Amino acid sequence: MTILTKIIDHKKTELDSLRATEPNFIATAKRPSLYEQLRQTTTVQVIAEMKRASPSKGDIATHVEPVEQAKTYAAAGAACISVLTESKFFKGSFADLNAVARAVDIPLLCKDFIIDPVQIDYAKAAGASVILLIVAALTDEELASLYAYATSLGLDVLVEVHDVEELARALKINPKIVGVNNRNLKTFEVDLAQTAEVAQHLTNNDIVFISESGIWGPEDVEVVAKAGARAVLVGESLMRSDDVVADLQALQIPLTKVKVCGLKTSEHVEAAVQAGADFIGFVFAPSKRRISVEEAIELAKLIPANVKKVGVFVNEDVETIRAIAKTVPLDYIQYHGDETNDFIQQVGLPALKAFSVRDAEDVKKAAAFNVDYYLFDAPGTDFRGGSGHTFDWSLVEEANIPSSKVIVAGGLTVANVAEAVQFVHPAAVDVSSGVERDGIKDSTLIQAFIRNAKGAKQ
Ligand SMILES: O=P(O)(O)OC[C@@H](O)[C@@H](O)c1c[nH]c2ccccc12
Repeated sequence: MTILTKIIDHKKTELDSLRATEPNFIATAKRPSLYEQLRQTTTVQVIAEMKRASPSKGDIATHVEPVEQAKTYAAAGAACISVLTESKFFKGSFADLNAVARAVDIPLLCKDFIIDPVQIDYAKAAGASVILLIVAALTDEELASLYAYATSLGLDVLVEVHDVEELARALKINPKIVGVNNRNLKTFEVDLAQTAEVAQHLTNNDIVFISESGIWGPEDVEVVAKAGARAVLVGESLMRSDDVVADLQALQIPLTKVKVCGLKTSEHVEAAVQAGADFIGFVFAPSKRRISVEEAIELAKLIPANVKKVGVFVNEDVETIRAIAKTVPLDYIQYHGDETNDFIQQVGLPALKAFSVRDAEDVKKAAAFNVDYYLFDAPGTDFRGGSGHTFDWSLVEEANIPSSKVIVAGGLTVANVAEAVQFVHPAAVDVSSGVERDGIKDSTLIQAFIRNAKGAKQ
């Protein structure tokens, strides 16, 4: 008998007593949606788990106090806290869940082997906003009906699969959040490659995709982020950690950033911020996307500090650049003309330098500059005309610039941005005409572009 069967058999013996008593917990306030939170992320997010013990590892950290641990997780930036409520094999309880629910207000996952609606009632009453449904533990019919029941109560559902066959079963219920458990619940074998294997078959960008189990450090996160995971579910390594805050923060590695350029209206600025843009570009050079300093000042007020404001200039003079940067205010200057490195150093502000790429000689010009980001663009794009063409991405390599400083621009669209990310592995991608319809920015396209860029396998 596999361990999963053993756990499920034991679960069945507990259902009667759950049904016999009404759940009796202290109610807690509504939590933000995990799904929406994960869709807007700029770093890989962490679902941090309270896990005292497990059938594969035995006791992990029986002394850890759930409320203190949960508060530490939340303070370190966890997107969600997972509390194991299974008692016999994992030494958890609904009481743990409710205690944590009362202490933190972020999304909360009830981690259990759910086979019956009564468990969902308990999870909800104890304060969970997300439940786990394990495909391996359920028939198609059970999965569909438990999913429907949980969503009818307003809960998010993490649908857990281990392999491609289970994914095919999961997709039938149109899940919004899918987790790939790197641990095989039948053999306990853990293999991070499972995430990439399953990810290849996950093509719907509306699904948020999480990698679960066996994550010990940022190198592991990198492996699964490259496969497209937006979040990781981590238990044991955080439970055993001597420095939970530092270890949890180290897991939150950055995802491909997105710069949306040439925004002129509050509607589009808000759409970009909402969708998770990392940079917003204002064009101060002659262009149909040019805005006045006064307009930029107003738009800047809508942009939170974590989203960086970039001013785009072409052969402007030092004093004008400095003055505009100060009044808007701008976080970065993008030099899109024939500025020299000396000129950029003279301005002395955080900088992006754009290079129009026709051939290897063009990218090699980057070596003469010392800037924060090197933006490689197709000739004749953006305010210089909008060719809509991409350049030969294979040339970027010849620039010999660390990928953490590379931005790819030029002809990127909802349809090709994922390919650009996979090919170049840039720090960021830049888009302007690619999110316009008939020359005007389109909020739906902005959203789709950002989702595809961040969801792309690096
Ligand atoms: O402790 P780890 O290897 O970081 O794993 C955490 C979490 O993924 C794991 O506890 C888990 C994933 N799916 C489950 C289903 C039931 C019980 C436990 C789990």
